[in-house]
Amino acid sequence: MDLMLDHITLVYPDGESTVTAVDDVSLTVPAGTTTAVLGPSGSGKSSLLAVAATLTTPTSGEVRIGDDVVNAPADGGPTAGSAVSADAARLRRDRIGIVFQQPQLIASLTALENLELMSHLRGERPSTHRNRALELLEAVGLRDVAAKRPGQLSGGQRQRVAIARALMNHPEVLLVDEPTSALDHSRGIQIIELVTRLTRETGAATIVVTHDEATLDSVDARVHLADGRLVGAGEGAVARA
Ligand SMILES: Nc1ncnc2c1ncn2[C@@H]1O[C@H](COP(=O)(O)OP(=O)(O)OP(=O)(O)O)[C@@H](O)[C@H]1O
Repeated sequence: MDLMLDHITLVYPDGESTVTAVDDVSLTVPAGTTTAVLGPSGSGKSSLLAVAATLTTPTSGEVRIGDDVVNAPADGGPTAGSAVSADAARLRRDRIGIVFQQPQLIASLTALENLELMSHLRGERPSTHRNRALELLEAVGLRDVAAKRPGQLSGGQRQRVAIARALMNHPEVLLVDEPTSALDHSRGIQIIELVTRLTRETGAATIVVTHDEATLDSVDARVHLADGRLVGAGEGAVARA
């Protein structure tokens, strides 16, 4: 299903005044495609991603997956204000896959177990989805290191495990924050290519936040943020006024 950010504004309190981190951003990410969100430090990329991820409630506007409103202010509808609720936690687990800048793998578990843990969080036996986990490790080129722990993997390999893990629950939306910041240029390109390929294969609607435009040849669309606003529609982007 498509991901829609509809007139998202996010204002943080800042002492006596406020900071408008995201300023009336509207963006559609069609299912099966990847949109890169670019912009300088402080332009609002992480804030926009946090709203899309339902980790932060917007001050105004709403996030939809298909026709379902999944994040909106408290007066905005049945699931409104949900960023802090149990419903939001379930929604994130079931419909949204998130890859953080640091892979955040569990050090004492193998790559395979890190993926299987996602089943455990759904209340299922970790081994229930072993085939899915092995398939995903294969898809990210890491089938042969399934039994290794994160400390035995390179930074790029850890990032690939984190991407595979984010796809364990068949998310409709995949959100990836600065996946290449700890990697050299060619590994960065490989990670973005991996994300775009898996996005096409799984039909997820994907946003990748990055500083690094040089890695983005494989994405479907790119948009630029400046001071919280979208500037220019961006190549291939379905940005709306
Ligand atoms: N919790 C917060 N409280 C107050 N202001 C915040 C908060 N988080 C972010 N900001 C401000 O909101 C603006 C956007 O920040 P954000 O982190 O979203 O930008 P960014 O583009 O992701 O930056 P970077 O590339 O450095 O991670 C900045 O002015 C920042 O100082």
